[in-house]
Amino acid sequence: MIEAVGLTKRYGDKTAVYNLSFQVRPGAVTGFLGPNGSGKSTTMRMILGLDNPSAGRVTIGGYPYRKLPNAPRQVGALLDAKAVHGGRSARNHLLSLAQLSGIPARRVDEVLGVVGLHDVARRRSKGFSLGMGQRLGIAAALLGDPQVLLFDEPVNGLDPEGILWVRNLMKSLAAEGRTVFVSSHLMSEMALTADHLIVIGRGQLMADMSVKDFISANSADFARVRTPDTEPQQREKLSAAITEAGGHVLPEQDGALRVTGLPLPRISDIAHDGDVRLWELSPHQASLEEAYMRMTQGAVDYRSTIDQKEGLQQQLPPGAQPPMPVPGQGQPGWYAPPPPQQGGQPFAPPQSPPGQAPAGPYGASGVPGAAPGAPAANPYAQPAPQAPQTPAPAAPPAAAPPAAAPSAPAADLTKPEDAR
Ligand SMILES: Nc1ncnc2c1ncn2[C@@H]1O[C@H](COP(=O)(O)OP(=O)(O)OP(=O)(O)O)[C@@H](O)[C@H]1O
Repeated sequence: MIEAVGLTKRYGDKTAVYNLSFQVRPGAVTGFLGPNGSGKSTTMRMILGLDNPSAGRVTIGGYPYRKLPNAPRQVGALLDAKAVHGGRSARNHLLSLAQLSGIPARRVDEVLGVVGLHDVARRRSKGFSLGMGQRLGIAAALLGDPQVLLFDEPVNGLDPEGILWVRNLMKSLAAEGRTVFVSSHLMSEMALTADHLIVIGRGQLMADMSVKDFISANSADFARVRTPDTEPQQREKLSAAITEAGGHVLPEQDGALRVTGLPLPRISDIAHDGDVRLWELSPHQASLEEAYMRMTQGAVDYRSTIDQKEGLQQQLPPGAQPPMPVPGQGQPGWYAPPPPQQGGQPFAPPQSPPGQAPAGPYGASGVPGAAPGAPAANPYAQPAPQAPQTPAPAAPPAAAPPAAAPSAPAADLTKPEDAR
């Protein structure tokens, strides 16, 4: 587990991180989100002992990184994929990291296979694409078979197949009981990958909750209602009736109505009572991106003067406040379905397919959503055909086989080999 208590970092007058307290628990993927310059990299650097806190502390398994016994084998990280000696081959780069930590050479070949770089293992990394560099950085992070993994923007530069692979890798690692802390600006990806979120803005903690609770707390669900396009008077009539019943109506660009404040069955009844035909009556749940934009809009430092995120933010009706989440239960939404005994659930949440991959080499029971028939010897190398929507189940921590290396932060890899 990673634990930060009152973590603060100042660079001269600039306070990059202020009074951050959070825990990153094993058995889950924890997403680390925040606008540009909010302090994510600074926090990760302090976790890895690359920067000293100005105040507070951060520990891994109870120890500051620098006091961790055999730290490189307990913690792996990808901070900057470009921090590689470009004149070395991928294999030699990993071999040098392995040697620093007493990791056997065969582990290098294993991780090259895991990240899909075995065919280019003897090529100099300076010729690598952005995505190949990311894969090499991930290989370095995995080298020590660590229980705690930090990834700063791991999908940066990866193609869709690579993104899917990283998603499944993160979930697999967490399912094996490891602590996985990953920063990303890709909200759609985080929605699929993370179980839990820590969100910071201008160096301060803004949220520490499950993805589900985060979306619920920072958005308002709404209903989309559509009347026949050919009869605009029906739309007007329905709009007036909904408003009179206490609902809030906003026009959508395509002619539909966005309704908040009333449950779907009530909207249906109002339409029926007014003799208004409906072409559509559908629930809409906000995306993580919408919720994130809503929460962080006041904490963004760098913003285009011509793009004020119009259209990306879900507007609340005048005077309305987003509903508060129920701790541990998420948010019921503004149009709660009736209980089953009163007519069943009008809109069931999508169910994810119950795919289970074979057991992994580190003792995981299976990777939800991983490809059926994926080779058991290497669960990370095979992208799954579909994206699992449900959080990976936590597995008991696997015994950590001794192996592996610190990842990039252990050595200054930006310097030529001779200079180190
Ligand atoms: N070595 C440094 N000296 C001075 N200021 C720094 C230093 N490192 C970071 N900062 C400042 O601290 C703040 C936080 O930077 P940091 O890189 O941690 O943000 P971030 O959330 O990782 O940003 P991004 O999403 O753009 O990567 C920024 O204002 C940055 O300019």
